[in-house]
Amino acid sequence: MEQGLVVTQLDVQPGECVKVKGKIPSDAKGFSVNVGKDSSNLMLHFNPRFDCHGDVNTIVCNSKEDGMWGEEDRKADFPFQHGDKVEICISFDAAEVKVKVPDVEFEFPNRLGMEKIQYLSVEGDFKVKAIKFS
Ligand SMILES: C=CCO[C@@H]1O[C@H](CO)[C@@H](O[C@@H]2O[C@H](CO)[C@H](O)[C@H](OCc3cn(-c4n[nH]c(N)n4)nn3)[C@H]2O)[C@H](O)[C@H]1NC(C)=O
Repeated sequence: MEQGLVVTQLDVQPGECVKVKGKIPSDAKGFSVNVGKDSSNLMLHFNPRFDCHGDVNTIVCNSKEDGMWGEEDRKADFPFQHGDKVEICISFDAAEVKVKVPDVEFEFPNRLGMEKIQYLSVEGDFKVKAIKFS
């Protein structure tokens, strides 16, 4: 499986924002934006699925602790289309993670109680154009 973008050694604090800008290919099956401590300990796996893993036009969110997936959380909204240029902003506090995309905001609990984001990865069908930390 092709390796996506991976950024380590980050020190993103509560209230700060991880911004990922990119384009969704016209034939995208799915992509994920992952933030946390490392690839085995994720505060959030944000996984829009156009058609993969048995899901169609569904955002699946999850956490991962010591390599073990948590309970999935399927969102009602799916504000993505093939060919879209999107900007995804992720921020967090002690209680929850917020994912802002144009016109929609998603929340997910900070299940692991992480106090900083040290790791970012973008996997799957997403062409990263820029990342920004603010
Ligand atoms: C119905 C019985 C089995 O349940 C299924 O079990 C699958 C396997 O655990 C679930 O899919 C995983 O769901 C995880 C989140 O809970 C992750 O999305 C996991 O994919 C991880 C992944 C994909 N990729 C990746 N895709 N493309 C590239 N380059 N990398 N990187 N990491 C998916 O393979 C899938 O979401 C789950 N479906 C349901 C309805 O529960």
